[in-house]
This record gives sequence, structure tokens and C-alpha cells, in this order.
Amino acid sequence: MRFVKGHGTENDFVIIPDPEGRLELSPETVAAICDRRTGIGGDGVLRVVPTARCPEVADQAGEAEWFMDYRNADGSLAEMCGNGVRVFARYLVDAGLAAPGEFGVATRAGVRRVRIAAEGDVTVDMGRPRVLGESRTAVDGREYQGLGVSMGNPHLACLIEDPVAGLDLSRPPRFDAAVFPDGVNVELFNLTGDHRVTMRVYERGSGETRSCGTGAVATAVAAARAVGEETGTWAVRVPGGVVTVTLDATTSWLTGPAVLVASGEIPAVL
Ligand SMILES: N[C@@H](CCC[C@H](N)C(=O)O)C(=O)O
Repeated sequence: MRFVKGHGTENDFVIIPDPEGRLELSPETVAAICDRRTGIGGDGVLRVVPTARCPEVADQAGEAEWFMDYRNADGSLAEMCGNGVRVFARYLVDAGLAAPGEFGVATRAGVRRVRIAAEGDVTVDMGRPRVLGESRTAVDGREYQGLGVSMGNPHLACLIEDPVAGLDLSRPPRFDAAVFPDGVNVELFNLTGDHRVTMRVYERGSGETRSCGTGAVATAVAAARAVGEETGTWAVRVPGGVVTVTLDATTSWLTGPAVLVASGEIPAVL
């Protein structure tokens, strides 16, 4: 199995091309590949497969030639990955599978359109965030209130007074399973300036990561609400860099870097 390694603001992925749509990736194999000591290492796996070859998304084939089959580091499936889709697009262009410009990528949350040049940042139309309402979490022994937001995948974005830099995110946050029956990605953020926030995230299925694109959009939605706005552009600082989120009346946009850093063969032992 060939792989390419890439990241978007240090949210890192093992990209696995599967042009025939034949690979069976068990949760155990994905977890072994993502292991940072005994595997390649990554927050998740992006299988690159023709949309038409995947029954679960084949209805998107007319709008998107390639399906981003996203798996978390523990092998679980997720509906969407905002940093992943930018890195996926960079891979498609780099591999000659798509031309720079604008194209669709199939995901379990539906088609996401990306804008990509030969180099530089990549922008994704992330769709309209769906606000789920208020909920609570417990992180590092403290309780916080947040806004539930679906970006195709579930988020709880919490504006907090404690500096996010000081939080211990080594253990999974507690959350209300009645509100989030499929689990949730939890973002903690501070307002740091005019349309600026600093965010950390504990991702469902991957633990603390250095960035989360869908989480950045959910955070921008919660931050905008906190200052009485619904639209606008937000700079979201994460441990791995900065992404930009624009909210308008009908959709949301995520812009940030997407970089490929290595490639090779995944050994049979994994
Ligand atoms: N890092 C991603 C989100 C990946 C999926 C998430 N862990 C989930 O299970 O929903 C992003 O950049 O959006």
C-alpha cells in the first residue's frame, strides 16, 4: 500500500490512494497506521477512492470524482474533516488527479467544493453550520457551557474565561450523550481580539489534535453569536497555526494551508 503524508495546520493525515476501490481498511489497520510510535503516525487516514466505486456516496459522483473516505486515528468513521478535505485536494492536484481551480470532493456529509491554486492556501465551502443548541462539557475537572454545532460532524464549541493554553486535554471531555449520541468534538476557545479567537480541540476518535477545520468553523459560529453577529470573518488560532473562517447567510468558508511532506510504502506488518 502506497501512502502520502500531509497536514493542514499540523492536523496530520496518512493519505492512501485506492484507485480501484478495493482496499478494506479495518479499524485495527487504521489505528496501526496512525500510531505515532509503531506506525506512520497521524490524526486520521484519508482514503482516496473514485466516488462512483463507493455505494455509500455514489449519488455524489456527478459532482465529485473523488471520495474522501475519512477515518479517525482510532479507526472510527467520521462524516467530514475540514483540514482533511484541504489536504485531500492538495494531494489530488499534486498527483495529477485534479487540475488547480475549483472542484468538488465527495464526503459522508455531502459534496464540499474546494478552491485551490498550484500552491498556497486552500479554501473549502464547508456548508451551512447547523446550530444544535446549548450543552455542557467537563474538561480538566471544570464544567463549561458551549454551543452545539453540526458541520456534518458534531461539535461543542465553548467560549471560556480560563486561558485555553493552561488546560489539560489529555483525557476525553465528558458530554451529554442525549444531545450527542454519536459522540462529539469539543472545542474550547478564548476571544483574543477583534474577530480573533484561540482554540484547542479534543477530537472524537483522535484525542487532542493541533487543529480541526470543522471545529474552527463551529468555533467561529459560537464566537460570532457571543458578540451578537451571525456573519463575518474570523481568524482562528490553533496550536498548529491559523485558519480563516468566513460565515455568510448561506454557508461557511474555511481557508488555510495544506502541505504534503512525505510518501512511501506502508509495510505489511501494519
Ligand atoms: N480534524 C477534522 C475533523 C475530523 C473528524 C472528527 N474527529 C470527528 O470524528 O468528527 C477537521 O479538520 O475537521
